[in-house]
Amino acid sequence: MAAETSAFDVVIVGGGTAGLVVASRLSEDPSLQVLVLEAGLDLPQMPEQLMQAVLTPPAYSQLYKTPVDWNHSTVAQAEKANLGGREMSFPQGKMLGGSSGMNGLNFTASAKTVVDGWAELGNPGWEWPAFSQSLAKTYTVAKAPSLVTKPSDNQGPVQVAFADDYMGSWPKVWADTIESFGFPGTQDTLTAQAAGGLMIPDTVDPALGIRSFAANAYLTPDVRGRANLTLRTGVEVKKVILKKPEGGQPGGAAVATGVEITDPTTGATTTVIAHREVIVAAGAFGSPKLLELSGIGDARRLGVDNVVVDAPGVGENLQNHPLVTLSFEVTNTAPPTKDAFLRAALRQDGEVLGGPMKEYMEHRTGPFASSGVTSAAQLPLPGLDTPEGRQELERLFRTTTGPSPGGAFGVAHERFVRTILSSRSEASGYYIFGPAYAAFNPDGTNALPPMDGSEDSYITVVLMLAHPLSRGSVHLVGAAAEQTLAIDPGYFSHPLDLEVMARHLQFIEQGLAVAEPLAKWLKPNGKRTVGVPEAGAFKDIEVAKKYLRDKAVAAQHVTGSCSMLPREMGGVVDPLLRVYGTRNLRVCDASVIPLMPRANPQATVYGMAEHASKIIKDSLF
Ligand SMILES: Cc1cc2nc3c(=O)[nH]c(=O)nc-3n(C[C@H](O)[C@H](O)[C@H](O)COP(=O)(O)OP(=O)(O)OC[C@H]3O[C@@H](n4cnc5c(N)ncnc54)[C@H](O)[C@@H]3O)c2cc1C
Repeated sequence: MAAETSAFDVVIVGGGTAGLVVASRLSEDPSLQVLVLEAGLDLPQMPEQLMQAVLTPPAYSQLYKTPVDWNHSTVAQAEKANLGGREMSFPQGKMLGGSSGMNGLNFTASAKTVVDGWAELGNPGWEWPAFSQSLAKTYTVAKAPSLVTKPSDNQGPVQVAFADDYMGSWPKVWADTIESFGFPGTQDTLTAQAAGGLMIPDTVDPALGIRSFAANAYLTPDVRGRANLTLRTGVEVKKVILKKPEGGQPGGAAVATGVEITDPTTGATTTVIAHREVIVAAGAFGSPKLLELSGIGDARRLGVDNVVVDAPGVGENLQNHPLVTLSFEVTNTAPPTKDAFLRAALRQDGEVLGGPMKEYMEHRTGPFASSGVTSAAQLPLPGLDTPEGRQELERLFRTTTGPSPGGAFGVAHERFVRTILSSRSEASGYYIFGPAYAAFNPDGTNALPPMDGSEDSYITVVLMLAHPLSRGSVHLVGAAAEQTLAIDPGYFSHPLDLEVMARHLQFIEQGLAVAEPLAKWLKPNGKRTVGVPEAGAFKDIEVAKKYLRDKAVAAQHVTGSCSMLPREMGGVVDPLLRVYGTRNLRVCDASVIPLMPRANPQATVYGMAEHASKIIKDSLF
């Protein structure tokens, strides 16, 4: 690590997924002094148990509500969202590597239509052909069964591996069941853009059997050793220091001169100078928070005395996937599931876990070596292939209107989602399949499998609404001294979302679960998710909607809160990721993504940050 000074060319706030990509790429030029300020700790600074939980692929849920988690939660999702007043817990990584160090490891490439959608909103330079080149720079396929994909030519830092049991019994059952509906069953998620079944790899380095994430993939020992890169951890940035436009003239641009931090050892407030740029990469919650603390936000919210740049879009347009699960008990002759392993893990049963742990330590294989998720599907609105289905969709379009006023972005967003919903080759539902029980508590935390002494086995389908129209917000609230973050994802605030997701939920029960070969392994009148209505009840769409209101929780896929959009559409940053109204302040993380990725977003965030690095380099040199 380089010697620390208090003046740098570029100061990056947030050493997370995107922040470390940018730090690594910008510091390739030795003439540029780059500083990363990260609130959390680096791996070697963590207690051993946390470090192991970061690195061991399926152990990430042990990180929730620990010092490496910001441990956010939403405001009660009541009136707008119809989620029965529930508050939901929201983990976010607080460490060098950010959320890439605590996420579920699934690596799902972006959909072409979505990325092209960003460009069409008024962001030239972000079209799919250019973006996909940046995405390809982020990863290497380090292990892949030949049936799934060919090894990639690209040699990006993030190691991506398909687990050993890809072609096991249950993934095959899932693929064949999806195929029975006329879709391809086993596409490679890294190249497939069409609807159908998918094989999902993990961000795992198969040689070492550990998580590959921003802090070990982009910050290799060579990169960490660069004399022009300084990493400071345990430092929370309090604000970006902005020089107001000369004479306060309208249309003038504010200049970011540095940032204010609290010294972790002395507690004193100090300043770090940025000669050229400040890049905020503090995540979809942290970045809007920091902009508001710095005087960039809606003047009506911040107050005229505090505002430096009036930017009403800051903290708005927050998007996230609502998620629900449905588990089914399997027959006694079904292929083995992972329930026994998971129950043993909950009981800390050394006798059962000893074998898999030995296998992991000796060969880096087995259940400890991967996330456990291998199979998924992206599917269009069920029924769309029939005239009745298309008429039903037209009826839904006529009868479900979004919150008013929707604004220019609301109109464009609705047009985009309607195009997806009308297409048989695009997907509005994202399904993950797993051979084990999985459920969530009402606050979004993981629910235990039934621990009633029985050893029943299950499969689970996890459903996410791929393209929600509901948008929420994240803002600082309360008096200056005791401000807190109010996160309101606004789930189901657009009524079309509930209608679409309920139809996908119906399809799990009325379509997938009665289709072969899956159906033959499900126990007739077997147990299902605790609290789910009796089998067949989802035939009634109102029952499906009620189940979603009662049970849907949040995926951790937040985007959009500092959207890259034209300013008149509520945009916060331009296509070069510069904050409107400033000369040298950028945002670069999941918050700038204006239309959320179809599925798990980390690949898109890595790709976005690679793309941004090129843009920033081009403008600096
Ligand atoms: C529990 C969980 C599971 C997930 N599972 C998956 C998955 O399986 N697949 C997938 O594709 N995606 C998944 N995701 C989402 C994915 O990890 C994120 O979309 C992505 O990592 C976001 O990257 P980012 O750079 O925007 O933010 P982050 O990676 O969160 O980085 C932000 C960084 O900024 C730091 N920071 C914030 N404020 C300050 C401040 N004021 N001063 C200094 N530092 C600050 C934070 O500590 C953090 O390190 C998951 C996320 C979570 C939380």
